[in-house]
Amino acid sequence: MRMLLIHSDYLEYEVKDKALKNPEPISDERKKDRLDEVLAVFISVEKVDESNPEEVVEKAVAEIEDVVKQVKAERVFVYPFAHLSSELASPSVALEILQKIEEKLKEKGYEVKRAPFGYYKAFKLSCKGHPLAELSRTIVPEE
Ligand SMILES: Nc1ncnc2c1ncn2[C@@H]1O[C@H](COS(=O)(=O)NC(=O)[C@@H](N)CO)[C@@H](O)[C@H]1O
Repeated sequence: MRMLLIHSDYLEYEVKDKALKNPEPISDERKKDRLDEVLAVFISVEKVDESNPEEVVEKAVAEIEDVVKQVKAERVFVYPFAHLSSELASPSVALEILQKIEEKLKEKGYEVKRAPFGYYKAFKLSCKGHPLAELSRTIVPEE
């Protein structure tokens, strides 16, 4: 799994077209959304993650929580992003992993949103620009 973490004044998106034949079904309110004072986490789920999704979810949540605490972010935006890797996991596994990451972060008490999966989306992001505002993480399951 590859993650790009951007501490932002805001992230907003608007769904455009389907990028997959069967994208995630979404309600009208999820067609456009925004969070302010947010840690935006762009995630590419990779083929290698399919061998142990549970472990990858756990490691991703731990990394995200670590950065949230370091930058003192108030909320998290989980954003499916297929452009951080050339070895993508299947859409079904990727969606499941992203949903689990969202779920676990909520269980820990964070305010979390997840951008819709399988759509082309317009988005606006305002990076804060401090030294820890742009970070990346690579997560792999143990052999
Ligand atoms: N492994 C993945 N990790 C994260 N997001 C993914 C993944 N696979 C698919 N997606 C989601 O599905 C959308 C389309 O995925 S894509 O790989 O970019 N494109 C396609 O699969 C098709 N357009 C054929 O190329 C992405 O924008 C993202 O929302």
